[in-house]
Amino acid sequence: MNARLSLPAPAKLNRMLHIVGRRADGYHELQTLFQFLDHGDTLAFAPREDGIIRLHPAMKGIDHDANLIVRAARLLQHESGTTQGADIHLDKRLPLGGGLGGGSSDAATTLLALDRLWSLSAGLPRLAELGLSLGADVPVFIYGHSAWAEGIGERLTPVTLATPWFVVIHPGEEISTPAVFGHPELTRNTPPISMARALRGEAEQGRLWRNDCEAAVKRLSLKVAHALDWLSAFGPAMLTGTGSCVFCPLMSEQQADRILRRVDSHWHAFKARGCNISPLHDALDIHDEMSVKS
Ligand SMILES: C[C@](O)(CO)[C@H](O)COP(=O)(O)OP(=O)(O)OC[C@H]1O[C@@H](n2ccc(N)nc2=O)[C@H](O)[C@@H]1O
Ligand SMILES: Nc1ncnc2c1ncn2[C@@H]1O[C@H](COP(=O)(O)OP(=O)(O)OP(=O)(O)O)[C@@H](O)[C@H]1O
Repeated sequence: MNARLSLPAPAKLNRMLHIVGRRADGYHELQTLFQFLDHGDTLAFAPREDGIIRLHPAMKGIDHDANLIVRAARLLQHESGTTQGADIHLDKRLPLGGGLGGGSSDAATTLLALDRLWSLSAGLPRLAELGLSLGADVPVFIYGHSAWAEGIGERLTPVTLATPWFVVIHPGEEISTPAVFGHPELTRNTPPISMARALRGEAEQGRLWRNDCEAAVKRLSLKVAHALDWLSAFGPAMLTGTGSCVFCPLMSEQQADRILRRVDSHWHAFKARGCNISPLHDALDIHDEMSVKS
């Protein structure tokens, strides 16, 4: 393919995640801190004159038309009325159902890339609004800044977090987000806290920053429970999103390397650096537009 624009679709971590309630439509109200990693998928885009959206290679187990990349592209076509199409190449590195937001990040990269390639200039707030209809995590990838998020993840306030190295382990299991949110033992009534308190990392039940999904996910998956136990020996290991990936912040890259050398060969693990500006925004040279969100 004659690729015209090659862009990253980074992973995210939920550095903490509280479930503070449930909306009338069944969706859970969250408070979470999002941070990006300098590790993720890569997408390449080339415009087509015939309006066709073509994604390759195909992703195993996901129909072409159901892929969030194709859905994002078609949504933008529909909303803008453009007659242009695109060839999209996906280099998939992020595990599915891993809590790293891979599908949402692919969708956000597609919206920003095609907005540029098709010369639409829709603006970040409009793209985030479109993205939200595809998934709760898409807006934070559109705005591209570490953020405190409330609601179902769409009410975002940019924040600056420390940027440690991380080891991330995928314990070889896909966790279904609906299964976690439907679990009878899920904590759904954590009292809301202020953003300032969350940023101070105030101890909650003796632990700094926790994920309310953890207990339910450990029930659903012994593999996740084992990975969490193992990684906890090296620092404050946590689950991201609804799992299945677990991560541990570290002081240095060398420390991450030492842990990676000891990781069970059955697990897929990687190291990455946390970042406050998404690698996607760095690549597109977008600066500080989060403050203009509606
Ligand atoms: C947990 C997070 O990863 C935090 O970053 C996200 O909020 C998950 O968002 P997501 O993957 O985009 O989730 P979706 O695919 O939209 O939701 C799948 C299903 O999980 C449940 N769900 C999801 C998000 C949410 N805040 N409350 C829910 O109850 C709903 O039943 C929904 O139908
Ligand atoms: N391009 C895509 N990449 C990944 N998943 C996709 C894609 N398109 C559709 N999907 C579907 O979306 C589901 C969720 O994918 P994703 O990788 O975002 O999960 P996740 O990392 O658990 O995200 P979250 O943190 O939002 O729960 C997948 O299980 C898959 O069925």
